[in-house]
Parts: sequence; structure tokens; C-alpha cells
Amino acid sequence: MTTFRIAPSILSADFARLGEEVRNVVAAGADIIHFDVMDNHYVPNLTIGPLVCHAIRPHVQVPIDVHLMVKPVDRIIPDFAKAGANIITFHPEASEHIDRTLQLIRDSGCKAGLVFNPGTPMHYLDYVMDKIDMILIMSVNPGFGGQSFIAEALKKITIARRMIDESGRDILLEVDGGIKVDNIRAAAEAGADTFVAGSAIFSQPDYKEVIDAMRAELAKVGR
Ligand SMILES: O=C(CO)[C@@H](O)[C@H](O)COP(=O)(O)O
Ligand SMILES: [Fe+2]
Repeated sequence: MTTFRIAPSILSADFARLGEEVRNVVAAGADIIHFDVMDNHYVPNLTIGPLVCHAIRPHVQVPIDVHLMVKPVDRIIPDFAKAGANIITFHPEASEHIDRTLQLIRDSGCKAGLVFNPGTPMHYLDYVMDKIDMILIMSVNPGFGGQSFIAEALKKITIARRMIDESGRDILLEVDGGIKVDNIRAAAEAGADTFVAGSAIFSQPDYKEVIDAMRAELAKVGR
């Protein structure tokens, strides 16, 4: 059976109480902390960087999954590795040299992944599968939390699942954007195993209730 992982995006957490928020969401059952980095250049929003990653690191034992929405990509990678990131993903169109960026992430001791926007073709994966630890399919356009799930992303998840299975490698397939209790099962049936959810979790008073409800949906998945 597939191991499913829930990765709350702290973009929707209360930044004034971030340490407490990450502790609470892990206590509620989160498997991974999803950390959205936006630069007001690659995407039209500005969020958090390595200093904040370093600040939350002692508060949680689970992996920190850094989603870089920045351009250029390379110069910030060592800083995130030093700050305690475990997984670093980036958007291929934001890197001049995708293979080099993947290698840089791995050389810094982190797992590496590529992120695909709703309009980004999947062929960027063709010659780098051997350096990929995660594929992240965006089901919204990047830049903001709280947007609606774009159903077309399900097709891409299916394609990515096929590519992973054919590679025979251990690669996580994450979906990010608009994931809720009522659509997480469809994403899982399409092939995703790791689910980012920001507003669905942090907008509710009881994080455990939402995560439990998501797991109950995932338990119905037949793979
Ligand atoms: O990377 C992004 C947005 O660019 C995401 O990680 C969002 O933060 C997810 O938030 P919800 O769509 O779940 O509210
Ligand atoms: Fe994200």
C-alpha cells in the first residue's frame, strides 16, 4: 500500500506565532512542513527565507520541504541547506541549468525536486530523472495560498506517476494548491502520495480534525 504524507503549508499559518503553529500542526499529524519561498520576482508575492527556516527547525522533527518560487535559484540553496531544509524543489523555468541546480541541492545534503506549474510542460524531466527525489505538481498558479484547485492538474499527476513507476526510483509525487478534504482522494487516485494543504488546515480551529478527515479520505484509495 502507498504511504501517504500530509504536508501543511505554513504560508497560511499565523506568522506571529510560527514556532507554536508548526509544533501544533505536527502534533496534529503533519508528516512534513511545506515552506513556501516567494521573491516578488518569479512570483508576485514575498514571503520567508532561510532565517525563518532556521528559526523553526528546532521546533519540529519532521522534514522541512522548501518550495522555491524564486529566480535565480542557485545562490539561495546552500543557505536553505544550512538552515535545516530536507527537501528543496524549484521551478525548472527559473533555473538556467536544471541539472546543475539539482546536483547543487543534492551536494548540499538535501533531496531535490522539480515543480510544474499548470502550464509548464513535463519534458523538463526527460534527462534528469536520475537526480530527482520529488516531483511537485502545482494545482494552482504559484504565488498565493487559498486559490481553487485546477482539475487539469490531475492529468499531469497521472503522467508523473507513470514516469516515476517506469523509472523504478523512489520519488515522491507531491501536489500543491487548493487541496481540501473533498478533493484529496481524487489527487491520490491520480497518483499523488504527498499532499500540500495550507488554507484547508490553518483556516480551521482544529488542525487534527482536518488532517484526520484527509487521512480518512486517503484510506479509501485503492492503491
Ligand atoms: O506554493 C503554494 C502557492 O504558490 C502553496 O504551497 C500554497 O501555499 C498552498 O496553499 P493552499 O492552496 O493549500 O491554501
Ligand atoms: Fe508550495
